[in-house]
Amino acid sequence: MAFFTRPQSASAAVKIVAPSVAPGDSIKTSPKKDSTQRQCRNILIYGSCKFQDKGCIYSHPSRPTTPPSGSASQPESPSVSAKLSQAVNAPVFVPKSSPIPPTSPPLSRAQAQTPLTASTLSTSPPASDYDENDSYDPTYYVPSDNNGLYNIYTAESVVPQMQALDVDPFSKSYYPQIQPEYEQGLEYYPLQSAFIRQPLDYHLYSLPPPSPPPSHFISPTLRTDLQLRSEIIHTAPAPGLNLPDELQGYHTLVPLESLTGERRKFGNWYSTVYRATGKDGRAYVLRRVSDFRLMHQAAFQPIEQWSRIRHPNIVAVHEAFTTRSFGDNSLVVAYTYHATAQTLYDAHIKPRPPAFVHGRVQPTQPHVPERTLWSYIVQIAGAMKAAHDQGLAVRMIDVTKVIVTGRNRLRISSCGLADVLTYNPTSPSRLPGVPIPTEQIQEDLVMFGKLILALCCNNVAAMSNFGKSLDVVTQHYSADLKNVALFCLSKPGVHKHIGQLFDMIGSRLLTEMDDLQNGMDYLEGELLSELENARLVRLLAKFGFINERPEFARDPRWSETGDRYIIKLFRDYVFHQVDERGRPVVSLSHVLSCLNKLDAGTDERIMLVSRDEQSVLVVSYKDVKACVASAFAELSKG
Ligand SMILES: Nc1ncnc2c1ncn2[C@@H]1O[C@H](COP(=O)(O)OP(=O)(O)OP(=O)(O)O)[C@@H](O)[C@H]1O
Repeated sequence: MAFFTRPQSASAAVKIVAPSVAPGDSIKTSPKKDSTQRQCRNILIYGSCKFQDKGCIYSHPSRPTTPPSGSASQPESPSVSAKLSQAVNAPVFVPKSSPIPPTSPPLSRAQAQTPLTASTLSTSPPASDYDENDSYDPTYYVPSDNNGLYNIYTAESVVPQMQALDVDPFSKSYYPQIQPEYEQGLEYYPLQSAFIRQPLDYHLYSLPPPSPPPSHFISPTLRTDLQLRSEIIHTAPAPGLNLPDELQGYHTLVPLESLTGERRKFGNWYSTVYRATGKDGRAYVLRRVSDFRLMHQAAFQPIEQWSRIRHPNIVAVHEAFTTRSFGDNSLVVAYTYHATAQTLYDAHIKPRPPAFVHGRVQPTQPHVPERTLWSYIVQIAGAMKAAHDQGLAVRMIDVTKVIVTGRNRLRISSCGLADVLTYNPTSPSRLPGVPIPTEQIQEDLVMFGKLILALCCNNVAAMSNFGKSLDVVTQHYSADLKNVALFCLSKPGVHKHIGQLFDMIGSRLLTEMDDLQNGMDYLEGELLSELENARLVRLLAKFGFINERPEFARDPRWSETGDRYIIKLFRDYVFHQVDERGRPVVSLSHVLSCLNKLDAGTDERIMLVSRDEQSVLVVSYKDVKACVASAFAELSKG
């Protein structure tokens, strides 16, 4: 089989060209003929080939001078004229389940066909196997009734069948409000010509809503970002790292930072971050503090408190434990892993090699846009408020400990770790709801102020030259932003708390909310279009159910006949095409395009060719869809 272009004829009639050669005919037994001997397909379909004298390489037998006569079902000879006469008299193909009656050809012409009786059908066993040379038998489409026309379902037969099609639990139990509407609809429309809406409403194709305005939180490369994330989760550890195979159920450790070179201290300790796979198969971050000896089990109490906090701007804390698996006394705290995360330092401050843009040297790190900074401020302030309300100080508001986990999405990482490391058994234990000491609130606010300043100046040491840093802020950012930084860094006071900051940034919160909602609308739209993927999987599953069922192999009512034959040829059309050199065409876009059209049931027609190339069917996607629906309904009826 090869690619064939869609017939250009404007006629809506769908014709079947019946095989006109007797078994054993040389044409039939040599499907792979030399192209010069092979009859031009245009002759078969249209009766003529407009390229006959313009280089068409196929054979063009001379036309008969007189119109062919005699019964089309009894070809005089395997000649072209007989084939043409058959094509003229070919009945209109109407899928069994199609509710639309054929309008052509006229009855008299159809009657010229020799109608086959049911007994005739049963005496011509279909090919039990789907072999290379199996031929299409048009008689299977011709029932004993209906004057030789194809047996379309009458109104009486369609209704019960359509109702029986209702194999989906969703249609009734999940959408009780839709079902009466559907049934009511049947009363209004005359069935013989009406479009019958299938009760399986999940077949409906709905376009996603129009795109909302671009959101500050939605990456323009969302799809590739997500793919990258899922890929990164599965990266394998480099060999020779000499890491423990397993600790506390976590395995497959991969360091997330360099284990050599200059390392910053985490207080008095060195910390290392690993990605690991947990017992539940999910990825986690293990932050290990080397050479730490836990003196009091009660030091883990803040971890328990932190593990109860679920906030969109705080990396979730799972558990903490000590281990000797690294060959020392290590403290390990497990957090949720956010693939492709990077610290604020890496994203905005880390020096980069100078870049030339339009012949000019660009600053190594451009200033963070004010909109982005406000968003960061709102998010970090939200996380701080959540922690403070739970009686916990964050103590980790630092550009190296706040990570960017998505487009402008921040999360404070390493929460709880400082509490364990600096645990003091003499200090009063903190319980949820119990206010935290004022000095810790002030500490958090000052850390926050330093972080804002560092981001404004792209410099971690911005505080060391406070005056100059303030000038940079004044130069590049609004007075409101500067006031927020100053509020955080100003003299601590008993009544100074993070809630006051929200009073200062009121209108910025609204911008943030609008952006979040736009982002949600966008994601819902994306989700809706992803739902449509399931339609194609459902279609593929139906093909799998229908095609070449071994238990029906010898059943003339089922196997390779009728609607199923169309489906089989369609399957070949979608998946088994070959190019001019006979090589398989593996084109996913062809498959997707065909399946989408099939699911939508478009009027576009395609030409299906049997494997022996002796039969050609011109059908619309709508017809094939009806065939699939009826064959599947028959199957699911049991
Ligand atoms: N929860 C997390 N999910 C994914 N990656 C994380 C997570 N927490 C931290 N990381 C990543 O681990 C790496 C190391 O984190 P770390 O906090 O040690 O930063 P750092 O810049 O190396 O700081 P330090 O020098 O203090 O160790 C960073 O690239 C960070 O993005």
